[in-house]
Amino acid sequence: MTDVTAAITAGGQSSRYGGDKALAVLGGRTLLEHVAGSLEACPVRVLIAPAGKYALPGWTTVPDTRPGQGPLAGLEAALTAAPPGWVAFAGVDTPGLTPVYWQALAAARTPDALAVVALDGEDRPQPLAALYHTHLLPQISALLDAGERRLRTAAPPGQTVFVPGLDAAYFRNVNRVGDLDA
Ligand SMILES: Nc1nc2c(ncn2[C@@H]2O[C@H](COP(=O)(O)OP(=O)(O)OP(=O)(O)O)[C@@H](O)[C@H]2O)c(=O)[nH]1
Ligand SMILES: [Mg+2]
Repeated sequence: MTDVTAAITAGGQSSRYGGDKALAVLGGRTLLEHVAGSLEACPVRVLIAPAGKYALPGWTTVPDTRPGQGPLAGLEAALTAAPPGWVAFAGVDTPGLTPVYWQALAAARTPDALAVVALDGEDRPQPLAALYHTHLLPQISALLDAGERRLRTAAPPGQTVFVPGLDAAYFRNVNRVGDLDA
């Protein structure tokens, strides 16, 4: 993972959670710290968030290029801030991610790929815990300019490697308070 830049997108409103879910505590650590811990091996680590909102040692906070426009815009900010190459892109609300998860995605890269996306147990792509190449930046900006906001459009079908078979625990997603107990 030393050739991958870590990026956590943390510019959401947590409206379903009803409080900042990045700071929700699970097993003694915040959800943000859980995700950050999975990416500690990455030499460059960026947190897409408003300046001063979070203190995460070792991470550089970068503001959104298009505040409030969702995680696809967060990915644009991440790819803009990252050095050329691969970016491990995650939200704040997937505390089951681990270094092994990211290593599995990194190992699946091919020379022609621009994205690596895991499939969950029901074969659904998981674009919020995926690898994206900085070469995608122009097309992602074009999508946003055209009004697109769905993160799943970021991975181009012909240049995306899909990774099946990963443990369902990696995909645990916290959107509501009750999801913490699951
Ligand atoms: N940088 C950035 N990240 C975002 C933005 N909107 C959502 N996210 C992040 O995307 C991830 C998943 O988003 P959601 O689960 O929809 O989070 P949310 O929008 O905060 O929550 P809801 O308001 O309940 O939908 C979380 O890490 C959010 O912080 C945004 O506008 N900018
Ligand atoms: Mg949302």
